[in-house]
Amino acid sequence: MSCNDGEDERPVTPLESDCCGYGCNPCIHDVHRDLIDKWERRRISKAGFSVRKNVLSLTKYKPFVISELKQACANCIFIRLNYGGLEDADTQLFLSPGQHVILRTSISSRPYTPISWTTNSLLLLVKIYSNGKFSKSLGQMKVGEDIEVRGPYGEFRYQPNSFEEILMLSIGTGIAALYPIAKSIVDDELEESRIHLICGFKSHAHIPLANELRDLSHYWNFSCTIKLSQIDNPLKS
Ligand SMILES: Cc1cc2nc3c(=O)[nH]c(=O)nc-3n(C[C@H](O)[C@H](O)[C@H](O)COP(=O)(O)OP(=O)(O)OC[C@H]3O[C@@H](n4cnc5c(N)ncnc54)[C@H](O)[C@@H]3O)c2cc1C
Repeated sequence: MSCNDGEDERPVTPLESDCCGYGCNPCIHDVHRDLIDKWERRRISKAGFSVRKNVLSLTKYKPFVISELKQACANCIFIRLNYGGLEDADTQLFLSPGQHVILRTSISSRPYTPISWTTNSLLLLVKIYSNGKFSKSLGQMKVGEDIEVRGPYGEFRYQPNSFEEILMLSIGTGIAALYPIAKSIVDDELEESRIHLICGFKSHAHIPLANELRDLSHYWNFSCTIKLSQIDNPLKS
């Protein structure tokens, strides 16, 4: 078993003021209750527990800085966030493919699923809604600006070689959750599972991970079908 939140001390109870009041799901108080349950169970069993220190915290927002912003397709951007706190040799960023984090700015907070990460950075694929409170404000941010991050959340854990065939279905930015899972499977030389991804987008111009999907398609165990709901207007492109 591993703990995502540092030392195995009793998880510190968040202050009332730690809740931002934006209605985050999970709220910091729900996360704390869950951590206490797990901590109590570990204390009782006192077995098989190993501690790993993560840059990310389930209960505290950590400082990150935008290091790169890039257009991903017609309505999506890539945002790379670098950890802006003090580097510690015992600490590094980790999460499981498909897990999400919560981003917070002065505007609000929202969950996003990193498509890839390093030991101190996260790469996110964000759809910009022209009338969306948070995503629109993210689209207006600049390299060097601060964003707070907490997580990672999501109980899904892929067990290697648990299926012969895996069918993945996504629409739009739903691919953000599936891409890292598919990538982790094809990168594992011991994997014998075959993946078929069927993903839907509005048009060619709205396919955000076209190069990445092409790269995955070179692996023996990955194939992909892309469905478009509209034909691009050749006069516009
Ligand atoms: C676990 C999880 C992971 C996610 N991962 C990603 C990801 O990797 N990438 C990504 O792009 N998104 C992701 N999302 C979605 C993301 O969290 C936001 O919901 C999304 O960015 C929209 O937020 P927003 O503030 O821009 O839009 P909002 O302001 O929340 O609005 C969203 C849409 O709803 C409409 N709307 C808002 N209020 C109303 C209303 N009262 N009546 C009618 N319509 C309304 C808006 O016009 C807009 O079209 C994820 C969500 C979850 C739950």
